[in-house]
Amino acid sequence: MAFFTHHITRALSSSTVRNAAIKHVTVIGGGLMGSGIAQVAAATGHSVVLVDTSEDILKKSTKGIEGSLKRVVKKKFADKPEAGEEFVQKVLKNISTSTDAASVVQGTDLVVEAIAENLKVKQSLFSTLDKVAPEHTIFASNTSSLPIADIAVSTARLDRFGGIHFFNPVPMMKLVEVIQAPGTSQETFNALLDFSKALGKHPVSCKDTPGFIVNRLLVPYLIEAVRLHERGHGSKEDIDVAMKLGAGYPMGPFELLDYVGLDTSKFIVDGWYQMEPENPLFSPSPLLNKLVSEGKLGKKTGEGFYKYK
Ligand SMILES: C[C@H](O)CC(=O)SCCNC(=O)CCNC(=O)[C@H](O)C(C)(C)COP(=O)(O)OP(=O)(O)OC[C@H]1O[C@@H](n2cnc3c(N)ncnc32)[C@H](O)[C@@H]1OP(=O)(O)O
Ligand SMILES: NC(=O)c1ccc[n+]([C@@H]2O[C@H](COP(=O)([O-])OP(=O)(O)OC[C@H]3O[C@@H](n4cnc5c(N)ncnc54)[C@H](O)[C@@H]3O)[C@@H](O)[C@H]2O)c1
Repeated sequence: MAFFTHHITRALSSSTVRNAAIKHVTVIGGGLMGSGIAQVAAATGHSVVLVDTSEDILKKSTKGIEGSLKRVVKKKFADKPEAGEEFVQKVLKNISTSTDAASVVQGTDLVVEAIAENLKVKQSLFSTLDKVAPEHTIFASNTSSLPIADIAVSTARLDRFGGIHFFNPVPMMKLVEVIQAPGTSQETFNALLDFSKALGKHPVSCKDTPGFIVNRLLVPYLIEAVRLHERGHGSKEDIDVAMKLGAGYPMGPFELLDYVGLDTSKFIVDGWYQMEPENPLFSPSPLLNKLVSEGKLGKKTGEGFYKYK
């Protein structure tokens, strides 16, 4: 009986420790994804530090989070606007901001990285943080397309490094892909699954393969739509309408590319082209490249395939 009780107590306390472990979260990158991740983590009672490179960007992130929270409460607290406003303020109080990641990771249980889709930049960030973060801190990347193992090698905590891939817009999209790289311990993987559930998301397990599940299927479709248009086989508008009305997608491929960001989309395709240059699905698109070179990055800059101003 004592043995049984001991084991039950240990099992309970280890799961309590694991759940308690992810309470303080540092989100690096306050763009489209980082803002959304910070928002849902704060809304589910986590204390969050959101990090970006300048105060101006962080101000914009906070304003975006507030706007998104207001959209959420308009539905959730439709009959009780005061309770809705109280909720917005409570969630915002759970978020602080910083421009110095190294100085804020001291007390964090989980670092979620959502900076640009560039391997060297991600490696450099994690390598710096690895030297200052506590032993128990889990590192996770929200990368869309890069192998988690390639990012993790920049640290000495391969067992406490995994992938946590959210979808845009984070407050609305229920899915999270949790990635177990070869070095990721089962404990870390479980902690990331538990954390995703604590955010109210539905996690799926993914192997560490390029694009995991969703992007490996979605990105070739998006780029094929651009190529179809480049060949003169359909206007952007007709292709978008066709995929919405004919395939039931909530957005057409050009609308979705603008929503994701054309820079991010280009980073993904270019990276895969370098890995597999013989695969025609990954070959570069002149039109996508042209828009990115002109700074037309989609909805976030006011223009991409379409204009938003
Ligand atoms: C590339 C990466 O690695 C992976 C990815 O992320 S791939 C991209 C995955 N995402 C998708 O495929 C998104 C596809 N689009 C959609 O699902 C839907 O169009 C959508 C959920 C974004 C918006 O829904 P839709 O009905 O089309 O439009 P819209 O009328 O603007 O929104 C409906 C409601 O959703 C909610 N909503 C939408 N965006 C929101 C946000 N950012 N924050 C909070 N609430 C939001 C609001 O309640 C909104 O109502 P409101 O306008 O009165 O505030
Ligand atoms: N856009 C999407 O739909 C989507 C979906 C899932 C995953 N992702 C992935 O999430 C990551 C971020 O994408 P995003 O769309 O949010 O990009 P974004 O361009 O909207 O935001 C990136 C932010 O990171 C900041 N940043 C860059 N380097 C930094 C550094 N060293 N330290 C702190 N902040 C830094 C930038 O100032 C910017 O605000 C990428 O890896 C992307 O592939 C994107």
